[in-house]
Amino acid sequence: MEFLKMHGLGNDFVVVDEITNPSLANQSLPELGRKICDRRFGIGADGLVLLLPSSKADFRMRIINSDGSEAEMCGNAIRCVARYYVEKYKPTKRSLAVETLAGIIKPEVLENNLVRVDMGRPILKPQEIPVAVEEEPVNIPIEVLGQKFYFTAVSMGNPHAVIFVDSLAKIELEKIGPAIETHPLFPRKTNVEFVEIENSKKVKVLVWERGAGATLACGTGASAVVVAGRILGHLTEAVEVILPGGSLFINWNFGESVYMTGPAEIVFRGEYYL
Ligand SMILES: N[C@H](CCC[C@H](N)C(=O)O)C(=O)O
Repeated sequence: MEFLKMHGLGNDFVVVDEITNPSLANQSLPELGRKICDRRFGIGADGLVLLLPSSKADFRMRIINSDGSEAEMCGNAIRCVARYYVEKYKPTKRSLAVETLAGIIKPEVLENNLVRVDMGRPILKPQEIPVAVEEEPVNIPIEVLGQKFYFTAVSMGNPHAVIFVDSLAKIELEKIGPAIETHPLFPRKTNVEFVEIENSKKVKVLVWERGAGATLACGTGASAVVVAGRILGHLTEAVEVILPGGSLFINWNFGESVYMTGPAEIVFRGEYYL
């Protein structure tokens, strides 16, 4: 199986183009995802990303986390597959429509390996996120491992629990992350973002991803952070989200789509023996 190894700010993916020759049709994707993403016995990645034919978009993207679970959307991956698609198929336009489980997402490939993505509108209704609360899911208290946090839940097609803290230095991500990811309040589990505010235009974020653990960056997570930050009145329309792997630039106005701009890099091409 031919693949490309790509990443967005160090959130790395094995990208397989199934548009012309669907070689994985009869594979179990969860099992294949776990094997390919294993950093010792496989290629090693945060996720396996497939490009597939689509009847309602330029192509379809599927994202399998390293634990084998399938996610509705992935911000860093969609930048990667958009750049790949434009360089491989040389379409007349650099703005694409990509079918995902979160709906049609629209990336635009810019110069110098940057991609700007219309991420669609955030989902804020508890039952659609989903999060098991009746009220508006803003500043909801949650206690894990003897520590109390307040989260704001936002979906970008995939669920996020955004937690603003005074200092990221005190966050024990490997302990607290999984405890919130798998908390009963989240019927489909959740991604978790811890946020330290520098100012209304700049935040620092640590991410614990559903089905992938601590990653260097999360595009849907950065988007959810700015939505939550604006709802809480902490952030302006245009925000730099500083992640361990680098910065994503997010724009959001109430009632509109979230826009995310960031890099997409190709590291190597390879052949995996199924
Ligand atoms: N682990 C995530 C999917 C990948 C999201 C992240 N890598 C991004 O860039 O948005 C989930 O299960 O919702």
